[in-house]
Amino acid sequence: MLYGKMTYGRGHDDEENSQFPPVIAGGFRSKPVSGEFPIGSHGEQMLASSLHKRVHPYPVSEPGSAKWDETRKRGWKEKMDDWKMQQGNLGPEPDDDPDAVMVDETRQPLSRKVPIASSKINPYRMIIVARLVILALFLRYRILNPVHDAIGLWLTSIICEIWFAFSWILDQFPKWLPIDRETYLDRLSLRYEREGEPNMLAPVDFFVSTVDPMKEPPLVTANTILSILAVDYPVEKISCYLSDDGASMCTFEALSETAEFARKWVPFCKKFNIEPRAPEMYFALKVDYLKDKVQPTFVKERRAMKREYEEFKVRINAIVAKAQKVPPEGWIMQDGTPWPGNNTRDHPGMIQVFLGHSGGHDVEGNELPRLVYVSREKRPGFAHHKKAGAMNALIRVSAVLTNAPFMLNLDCDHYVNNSKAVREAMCFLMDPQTGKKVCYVQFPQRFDGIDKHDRYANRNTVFFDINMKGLDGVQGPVYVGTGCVFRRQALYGYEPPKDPKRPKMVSCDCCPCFGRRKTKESKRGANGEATNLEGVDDDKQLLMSQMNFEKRFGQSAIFVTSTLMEEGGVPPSSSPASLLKEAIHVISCGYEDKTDWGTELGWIYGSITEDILTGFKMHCRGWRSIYCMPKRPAFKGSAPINLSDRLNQVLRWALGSVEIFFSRHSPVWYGYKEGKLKWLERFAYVNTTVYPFTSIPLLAYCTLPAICLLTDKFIMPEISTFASLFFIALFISIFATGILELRWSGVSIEEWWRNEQFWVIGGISAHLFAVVQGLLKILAGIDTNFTVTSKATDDEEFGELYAFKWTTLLIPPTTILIINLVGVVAGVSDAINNGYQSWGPLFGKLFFAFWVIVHLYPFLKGLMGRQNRTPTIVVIWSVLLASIFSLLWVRIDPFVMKTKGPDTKQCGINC
Ligand SMILES: O=c1ccn([C@@H]2O[C@H](COP(=O)(O)OP(=O)(O)O[C@H]3O[C@H](CO)[C@@H](O)[C@H](O)[C@H]3O)[C@@H](O)[C@H]2O)c(=O)[nH]1
Ligand SMILES: [Mn+2]
Repeated sequence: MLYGKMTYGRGHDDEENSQFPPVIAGGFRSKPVSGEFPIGSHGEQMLASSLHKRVHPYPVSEPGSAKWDETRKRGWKEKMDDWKMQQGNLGPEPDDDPDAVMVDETRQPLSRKVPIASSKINPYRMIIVARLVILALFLRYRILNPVHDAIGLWLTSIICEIWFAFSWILDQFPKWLPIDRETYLDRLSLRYEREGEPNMLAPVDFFVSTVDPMKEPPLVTANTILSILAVDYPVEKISCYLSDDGASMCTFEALSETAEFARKWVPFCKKFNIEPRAPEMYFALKVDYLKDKVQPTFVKERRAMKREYEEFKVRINAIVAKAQKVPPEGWIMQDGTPWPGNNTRDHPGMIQVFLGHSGGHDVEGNELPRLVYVSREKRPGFAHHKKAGAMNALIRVSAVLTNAPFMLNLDCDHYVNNSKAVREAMCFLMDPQTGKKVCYVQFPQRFDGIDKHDRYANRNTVFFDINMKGLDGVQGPVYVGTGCVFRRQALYGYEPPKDPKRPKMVSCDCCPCFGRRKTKESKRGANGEATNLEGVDDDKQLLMSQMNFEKRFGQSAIFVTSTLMEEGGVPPSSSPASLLKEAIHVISCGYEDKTDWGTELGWIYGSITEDILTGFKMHCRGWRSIYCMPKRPAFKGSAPINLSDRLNQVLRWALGSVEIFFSRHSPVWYGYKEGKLKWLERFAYVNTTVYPFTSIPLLAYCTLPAICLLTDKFIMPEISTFASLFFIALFISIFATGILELRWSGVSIEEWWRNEQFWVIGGISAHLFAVVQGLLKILAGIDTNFTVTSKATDDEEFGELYAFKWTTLLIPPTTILIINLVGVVAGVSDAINNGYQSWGPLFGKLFFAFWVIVHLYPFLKGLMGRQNRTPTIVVIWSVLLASIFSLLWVRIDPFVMKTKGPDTKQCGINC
């Protein structure tokens, strides 16, 4: 560590930067693209003019925005309308005066909460309460009725049952108040896109992350980028940043091709208003040319575009094919200079801007959104914090170059499926009444290409359609890492404004007036703590706050200044060249040293599920988030559909949760002081961090039926008719909550059942490994720091998890499956030998064993389906473990019998 810091300290970085041009010069392609400019006069000009365009950012002081000052005055009016909306009356409609309709429409709320019908929600709540009571009675009965000849089994089982009850409570209660929402895109447009006035919609910076072009094919990323460039939003308000953590020339060249193809693709999308705007998915659709009146040229142009896309694909594939074998001297760009990212772990920061205002326009001469390639600096010895680090680098680069007040974050495989998605989010974020308190708008993750029966619950609908809707009724959904629109100020660690109804009346048209803003900001402080500087004279105050800001945000004055522009925008005075230089500075790997990045600001470090932590931090500060589910899914991604990839993904999530659980930011103990996290929201966060621990009782519980069958013991004593009522009631209440939950959420029973199954499968494999690995990190971390660090620095998309664990993950479920099958055989043959009287007690145990086997069934299928690929070692280990285990019990069995008395029981297996 020390070595790294000494060698590549800040001083050295500067040298490094002067060695490599801050911007990758164009011209490495034989065919120059107009959007790709060499640094120099043309490039400067391009950036300059396009940046100047954005000096008047969103609604501050534009001519039309006088309405912002007005908002306060007409607050009562909106409240009235709100109230009317809630009465189910969709606003006033005096059809005698069309102008009046217009005016009223612009004042209507942009969205509405749609409560779930009480006929659906009330029975659901009643059953939850009933289940709680029944559970208490059940546990009381279980505790008061020990099994004397099998105390161990009984004790294990009730400990498990108590834990399950506890985790059920954590999972259930945040779903007490689920809500739906409705947006009004037409009102958004009426309010912010008035004819004859400048468009007042807020600019949005898109962030896309990619790391490994072999695992994340450039064609997939290209489709994502194309779908972003074609969104239905004013082009000059859109910028797209691609973070390439792999520093791969392949990704870079593919992006350059993508920018070129976008010039044809984007106008095509907009002309025919097609969906989705990712070409691969679009051309995979069957089009009914007779449906709706399509323009006469459509068929012809579609066919031509399809051919263009195919040619584009060929070019991308050629780039990928070329990238398979690294030449010994490393990659050389087409201008003959070596690619700066040849060493992926030791390279300077790289930025290239494509398209944009004075870059290449589309084939019809219209402007295209700006597209920026970013690869942050990497040096050995620096922790770069995987995706969270990449996102924080993008926050800063985008702040320097475009500084949109909102940003939309997508994984490279998640394309825009609904071109109006950004508008949907703006219905919440730009709502003059409540918008200012919203830190982000999360969209559900939806997926393409999942098998029909969704064998491994990849769709996660139970989470996305039940849990997240529940949280939306509390303090908002958790952030899930993709498909989320953030308010930039919320990521800067600020608290939400106290009074949401008062519009900010700050105007900041030009850079030099920052002093005024600083005075204002310093009173709030980046953590929201009131630093009362009323008496201090302005200059001193400015200086103090500046120092404060630099400590917080790092040493870039331009970046720090940009954070003060609540409505976004870039100062007009600075030259584009200096901005690009600054952009390179803010992605240097030492930039975050001794700042609040990753601890208080931006994406939060410390867990491989950075998403949960990042959202949690904001909720603790009192922000609320919004769950937005447009009818046409906003974004769609891909999911791992094979068993081991899926288990590895679940392992990573669970390990991330365990990391959070043991960290400073554990929801169990963090954030009480502020008192701004609602307690049900905290429940949900605690649930997301403790669920991996459920794997331990789950493993025990899945082993119990086998043990019971092999030893002829049971976890409960002979049961009376009265006591059996507890069981039946519990069973019914569990079933009923499930059914009623499906009823209000619209999730299908199959999806629910898949989720149950995968809960067991993931639980006894991935979650279990996550707990063990997490504990190892915590406990052994101190002694073997070096080893842990060197593994962690290799973060090729969490490579260490992918490569090493995939075989071992399969062992516990396979073992459990086999011992339960053996148990069933043993139990049945035992009963056959002993005659009919032993069938009664056997029934309970068999039922219990079947419960396990049925849950593991998809796992068994996965194992069978991949028989040729199931490594022999897994089979051998599982058979070995299972037989050792069974033998052990068979051995112990006679010993146990002796103590029991004269009842000489035959062993079912080998006697
Ligand atoms: O060093 C890294 C590692 C990963 N990534 C990116 O992170 C994203 C997520 O990786 P993926 O392997 O697709 O993980 P998933 O499990 O599918 O992702 C879910 O879970 C992650 C948390 O574990 C979140 O970060 C993701 O947004 C969320 O979609 C991808 O875009 C990667 O390119 C980086 O940018 N840098
Ligand atoms: Mn993914």
